[in-house]
Amino acid sequence: MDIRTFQSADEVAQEAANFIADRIRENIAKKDFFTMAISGGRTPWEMIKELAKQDLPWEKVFLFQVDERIAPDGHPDRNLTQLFKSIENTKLPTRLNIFPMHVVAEDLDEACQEYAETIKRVTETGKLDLVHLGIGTDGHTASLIPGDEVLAVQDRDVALTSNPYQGRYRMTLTYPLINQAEKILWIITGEEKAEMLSRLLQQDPTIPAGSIGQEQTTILTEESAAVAFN
Ligand SMILES: O=C1O[C@H](COP(=O)(O)O)[C@@H](O)[C@H](O)[C@H]1O
Repeated sequence: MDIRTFQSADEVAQEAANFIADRIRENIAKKDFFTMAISGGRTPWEMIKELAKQDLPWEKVFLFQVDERIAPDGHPDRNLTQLFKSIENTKLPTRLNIFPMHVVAEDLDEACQEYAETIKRVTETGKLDLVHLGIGTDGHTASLIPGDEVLAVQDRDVALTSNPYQGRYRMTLTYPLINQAEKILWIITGEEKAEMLSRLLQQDPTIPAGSIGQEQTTILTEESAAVAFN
């Protein structure tokens, strides 16, 4: 595992964008395409804005969602709505291949299965080149929520939470798919995340983030979140 600490959240976002851009160039040079999944919440959007400034062969980049709230298209609760906001007025909406989770489907179980099949088809191996993750103050990551049955899913790559979380059911990539990714990139900023960052590093099995593999992992964090291990 590689962990790097920066002075501010802006520096973390810039470094994360550079990290992803390097992986995009590397993979495109090797196999001519790149697949990644991006989390939602609060932290990814500055990183995405920085990434959008880079001159990259976006047509060869395939972007999936790590998780999504079950809510109507365009709703502010949706991670996809925030993603589109962060790339508006850039060349990405027309060039990047974006695969939204189909959370307005009538049959959501079927939508999960279809999303998993699309990931298999596009990646060719079933493994994403990069998964970006964040962590909540309760230790959740993606929509792998403390106490939810979705934590136990081992036979599906995409699943639904069994209960609403912060008012919404969620669709999420599950442990088997996340842990197979070639690279896992955590972005953890804010002093309120310090305790969970420390428990993540100890692979604390009582928080969902503690069961994410660490071998292929890079953590980018800021000083205020890193107090517990510095
Ligand atoms: O609910 C969510 O929260 C986590 C953590 O978000 P952060 O912005 O505080 O890092 C996020 O990773 C997940 O995708 C999102 O749905």
